[in-house]
Parts: sequence; C-alpha cells; structure tokens
Amino acid sequence: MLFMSQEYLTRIGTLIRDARKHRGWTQAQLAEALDTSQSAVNRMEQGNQNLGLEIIARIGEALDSEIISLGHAGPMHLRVVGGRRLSGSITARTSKNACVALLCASLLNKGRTTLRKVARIEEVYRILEVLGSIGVRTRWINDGSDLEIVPPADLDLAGIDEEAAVRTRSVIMLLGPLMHQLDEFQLPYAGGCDLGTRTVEPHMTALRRFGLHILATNGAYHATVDRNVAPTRPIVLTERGDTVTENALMAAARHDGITVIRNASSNYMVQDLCFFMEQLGVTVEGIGTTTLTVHGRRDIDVNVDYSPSEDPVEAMSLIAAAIVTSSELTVKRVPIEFLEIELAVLEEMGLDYERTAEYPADNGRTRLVDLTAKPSKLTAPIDKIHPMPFPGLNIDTVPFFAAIAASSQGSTLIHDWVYDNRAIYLTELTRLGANVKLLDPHRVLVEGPTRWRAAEMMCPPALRPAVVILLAMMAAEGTSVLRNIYVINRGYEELAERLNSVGAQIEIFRDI
Ligand SMILES: CC(=O)N[C@H]1[C@@H](OP(=O)(O)OP(=O)(O)OC[C@H]2O[C@@H](n3ccc(=O)[nH]c3=O)[C@H](O)[C@@H]2O)O[C@H](CO)[C@@H](O)[C@@H]1O
Ligand SMILES: C=C(OP(=O)(O)O)C(=O)O
Repeated sequence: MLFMSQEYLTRIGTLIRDARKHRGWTQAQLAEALDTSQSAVNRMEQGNQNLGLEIIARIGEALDSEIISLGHAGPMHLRVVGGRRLSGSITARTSKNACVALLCASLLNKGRTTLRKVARIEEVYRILEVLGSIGVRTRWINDGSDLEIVPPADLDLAGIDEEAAVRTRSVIMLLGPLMHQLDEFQLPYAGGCDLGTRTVEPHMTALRRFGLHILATNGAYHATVDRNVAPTRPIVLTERGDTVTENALMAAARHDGITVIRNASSNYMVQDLCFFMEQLGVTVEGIGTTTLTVHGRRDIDVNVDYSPSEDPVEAMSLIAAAIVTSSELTVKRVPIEFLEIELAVLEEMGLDYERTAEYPADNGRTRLVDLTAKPSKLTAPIDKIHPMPFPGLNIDTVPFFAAIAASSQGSTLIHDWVYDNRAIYLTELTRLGANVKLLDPHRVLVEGPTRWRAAEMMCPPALRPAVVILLAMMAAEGTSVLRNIYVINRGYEELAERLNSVGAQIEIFRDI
C-alpha cells in the first residue's frame, strides 16, 4: 500500500468520479464492478479512503479510463534502452486530426454518430471532455474501440470545461457546428502544442461570410451569429489550412444552399470530414481538390456510422523508426496517397522498401498499402526538405526528416517555414549526438551520419519534435530518459507499447 497525501487522494477521487460519470455509471454500479460497497466508492471519490495502486488500476480497468491515466497525478515519462533492431509488423491507427474534426462535426447531427476505431489519444480525450461538459453524451463501445456520440436537444455552453478546451487547438473546430445552433456563444482560446503563434484570422474571415462575428477578448472568442448573412459568392480562404477548411465545410453543411469554398485544403483529415458529411446527406463536390462545393441541409438528423482513416503522420513516424534503427519493419495500413512525396524523397535518399497492392480503408475511399522498410544506407537529399499544403510534403512529417537526415551521409537542409517555433526543437537532437545547426528560426542544417548517444531529456513541448527525440533515443545505445510525454500521448495511442511489440525496449514510468 502506498500512502498518498490528502491532496493526491482528493485529486484521484475527483478523477474517479469524473471517469465514472463519463462512463455513465452510478456509484453502486462501480461498487459492484469492484466487488465493494457503494459507501467505499463514495469515500474514494471524496478522497477519504487510502488507495493502493492496484485498486486504482482496477478502477481504471472497470471504467475503461486508466483514471485519466494516473498521468494527472503526475507526468508520464519513458525510459528507452536504445540500439535495438525492430522487426515484424506494426499497424497505423486512425488519425488524430480526422478524429478531432469528426468529433466536432458530430454536432452537425441531431442523430447518433458512431465513429469506428477512434484513436485513444489525449487530444481526443480533451475534445470528449469538452463535448461532455456542454451536454453531449459520448461513450466508448465495442471494447472501447468505437465511440458513440449523441448530442442533447440543447447545448450547455456555459458549462464548458475550459481547462480541457485550452489544452487543444481543435476546439476551434466547434465554431462551424455551434453557429448553427446558437445565436451567441463563447469558446475559450484554442491552445495546443507550443509551435509559436497560430492564427485564427482565416477562420474568422471564412465564417464571417456565414454571419459569424467573433470578438476575441479576455481569453475567449465571443461569437454572435447574424442569420441574415449567407455567402452569395465563393468563399476564398486566405490560407489553405486544414482546420479552417473544416470549419468552412461545417458552416456550409447546414447552410441551406450551395457554398463554394476555394483555396480549400484537400488534406487527409479534410477528405475524411467530406466523406463523413456525405454520410450525413450533405453533397460535397470536388473532394481531393482545392475547390469544394457543398450542398448543405438545414437539418441533419440521421444515425450515422463512419470509420475515419489511418494516420499518414503516424505511418511516417513508424517508417522513420525503422530507418533510424536500421530495421526491417512492416508498417500496415499506410494511407499511401498522403505519403507519396515523403516516399519519393526517401527513395532518392536510398531507402529500400516494398509495398503491397493498394486496398481500401474502412471508409471505403482512402487507399492503403502495407509497406516494408529495409535497412538501407541513406544519403542526404540534394534539395532542401520543405513542406507544402497537400499535395506537398506533409507539414507534420517534416520533423521526421531531421532524425532521418541525421542517420544519413551528408548534409540536409530542412526548411520548416510553417511554424515559427518548431525547427528550434530539432536542435535538441544534438543532445543525443546529432549535428544540427539552427541557421535561422525556420531552417536547420543536419550533418550525418550520427553516432547516437543516450541522454536524459525533457520532451520538447511539441508533438512531432518530441517523437523525433524518442526515435533518436531508440537509435542510441544505452539508456535514455524522456520526461513528460503528454505531448506524445496527445497524438499517438500507446506508442511505447506498440513499439515494444516490434522489439523496442521502452518502459513507462510516472511520478506519483
Ligand atoms: C487538428 C489538425 O488538423 N491540425 C493540423 C492542422 O492544423 P491547423 O489547420 O489548425 O493549422 P494552422 O491553421 O495553424 O496552420 C499551420 C501554420 O501554417 C500556416 N499556413 C497554413 C496554410 C497556408 O496555406 N499558409 C500558411 O501560412 C498558418 O498560418 C499556421 O501558422 O494543419 C496543420 C498544418 O497542416 C497541422 O500541422 C496540424 O496537425
Ligand atoms: C501540430 C500538430 O497538431 P495540432 O494542430 O493538433 O497542434 C501536429 O499534429 O503535429
């Protein structure tokens, strides 16, 4: 038995209560599952009962919630024994970015939305907390793999879980769906990874055309909707951004008329949203192009079942894991259309790999392959690595090229023009032995190959750079420690466990 301070007991008690309510259980139901009394559960929730780790784990299992992963009681860290080859096969999961967009889009629908194989990641949990706090009923079904979402007749925006909302940028995608239901509402400022300033101006410009006015002040977006305003000519996005396109699509979905959106992103999450909207009965023409024509429906009330597609960025992460550890590894369910340029570049760098014939994802639309990366001697690419909106080298796969370049012979210039603050995190690779020079805030020069060495580090506060550090640790002989991996869990489901299943040696530990 581990004796915890009163403060921890109270916090854990609150987490248990929240997880139980999230599951829709009474104290008596939880007591039955734990083979204990309701009064014992009540004491636990009040923080009046000393708790051992075993009972906390059992409660987590019963509530299918890991008690919001004990992680709230203390951050999660990784201990990585590097230098091990990976082998076998690992499957890409559904994408964070489609899952969060679809969760927001479920508010377009008065009926029940079922989303299949939703990624169990922190970013999804934050949106679920936000949805739960405004009255949306969500529950995991089918052994926790699928999500069922049922909106209430009236949303309770006043009850919004601000703490959860400010931890993710994705809440911004509630603007499009909410404007159909409320004439006036507030949303806390969107947060997320620390990647420098990320504008919301393009969202406001696009949504203004549907009558949404936003005043950003005192930590919140104050939204008012003028129902007399509707787009009369095509909406031209000022940036070809993914979430702004999704917001415009969701605003158009319930606009009774035809909306044309130009300079739209045609990236993977946008396509998943379009396919989902089609299931809702909204016609979207031009999917996969930069002009989307939406035939909206004022009311949507259907029971819909949709399977978001696999994550190209996760697939890229796993391919990069194979490359930096010189392993032969099969990555299954790779959405190939969204990794073609990455693979073309890697092929030029000398990567030897095989891929199977294409097969459809569960959404019936996205094309998948299984891809086997083979140990290869890579050389630096002649041209710089730089991202572009789709179809270009994916903005989120760029950081992985830093670890790959460090494992290749020669010097690679990486130009991350998109984020003000992301390239700088790549210089953290020097702590693990890489030669990475920051030329200016957006460009790094990586000189390889690298003799990786183990180190103890904090996670950089950005998802992809954090995973890049983890991959380098897997390549480095010896034991490394990566502290505070919330950002990784924001976008990857059980990454350590899954990498271990193909031969990595990564131990999860926490401060309690
Ligand atoms: C939940 C979700 O889906 N998140 C993704 C989405 O975020 P999201 O769509 O929110 O990305 P942002 O709108 O923040 O765009 C990222 C940055 O690129 C700049 N920019 C973007 C497009 C453009 O044509 N010109 C331009 O300058 C923006 O000003 C911003 O600084 O798209 C990003 C870029 O693909 C990805 O990294 C995120 O993983
Ligand atoms: C920057 C990213 O995501 P988000 O938009 O969720 O911050 C990412 O996925 O790398």
